[in-house]
Amino acid sequence: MIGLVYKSTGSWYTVKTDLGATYLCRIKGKFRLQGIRSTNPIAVGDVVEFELETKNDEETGVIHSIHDRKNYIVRKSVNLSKQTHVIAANIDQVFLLVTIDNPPTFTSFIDRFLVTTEAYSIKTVLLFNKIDAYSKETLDEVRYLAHVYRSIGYECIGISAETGKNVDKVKAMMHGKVSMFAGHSGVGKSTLVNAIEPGLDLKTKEISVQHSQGQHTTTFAEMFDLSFDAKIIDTPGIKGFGVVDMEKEEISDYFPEFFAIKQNCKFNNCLHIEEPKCAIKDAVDKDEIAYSRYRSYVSIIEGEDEHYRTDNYN
Ligand SMILES: Nc1nc2c(ncn2[C@@H]2O[C@H](COP(=O)(O)OP(=O)(O)OP(=O)(O)O)[C@@H](O)[C@H]2O)c(=O)[nH]1
Ligand SMILES: [Zn+2]
Repeated sequence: MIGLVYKSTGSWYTVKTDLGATYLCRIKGKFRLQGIRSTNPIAVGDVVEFELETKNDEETGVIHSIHDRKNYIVRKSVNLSKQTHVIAANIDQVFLLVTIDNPPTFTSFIDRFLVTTEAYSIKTVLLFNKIDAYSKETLDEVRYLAHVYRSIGYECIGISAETGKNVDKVKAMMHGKVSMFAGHSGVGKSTLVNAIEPGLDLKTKEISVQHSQGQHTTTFAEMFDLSFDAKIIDTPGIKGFGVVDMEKEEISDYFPEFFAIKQNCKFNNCLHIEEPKCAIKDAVDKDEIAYSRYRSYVSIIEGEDEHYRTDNYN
């Protein structure tokens, strides 16, 4: 049988088949996942093959294989083993909620987030929320940012989770897909999910990972079926997308608008910082690349804003 993993609680997995039957499954014996050093071989969103077995009148499943993932997101283990924990797999899209104020979302945060989702190969849509509450000047800022990110290729929608403005557009984009929602605390994730599917109570509330010593909180991602053929993966207590380990040389690969331009740099190993005849710096001077994007790029290269890695990903 083939099914989709909806929930994982350590040793047991909730797996649902195409026909909608749900089984509790476990993993048979030693189960290795090629190429991934992770503490958990199977995660929410995985497609698995399993066989049923009956013990004491109870029917459970035994997972014997896992289908290739199109993508997955990880979290570094808290311990020092450097092992990663796969939070979820096969995510079709992530909606990043952005607010201009209350709370502010800085472009440095947006850009770091996008670098991560680019590295993970996950499509990202920017939702500018709370447009009902903005002044004319703030709306201009939304328009400017939407213009910047659209010109790179990211879809942008101005929404109001509170009044319902453009929530239908978000729903239409979710149809037939597995989606996640991300953004700073207070941007309106719960309000939006509630507007999309009233009654679905996600635990999107942020729980600090830096819990006090000895205290052991374990939280698990979970997938939910919505009423209109859409799925949401909820990751309670996980600050979403930790930054992937990257070499300096590869960071520009995750700035899509740099791609065609950087071919014209004098040095093919140009980092676009101090090098002469750098096509990227020229493009910034000519406003062909947004200065805010270049500034984010430089700060990632220079390893600044380290706190974004731990504090601001949620
Ligand atoms: N004016 C306005 N307020 C909104 C909108 N969406 C959310 N809010 C308000 O913003 C506050 C935070 O919303 P939440 O939905 O709790 O935000 P969250 O992202 O889920 O926050 P965490 O659970 O802390 O991660 C609440 O007071 C909401 O009523 C909106 O579109 N317009
Ligand atoms: Zn260059």
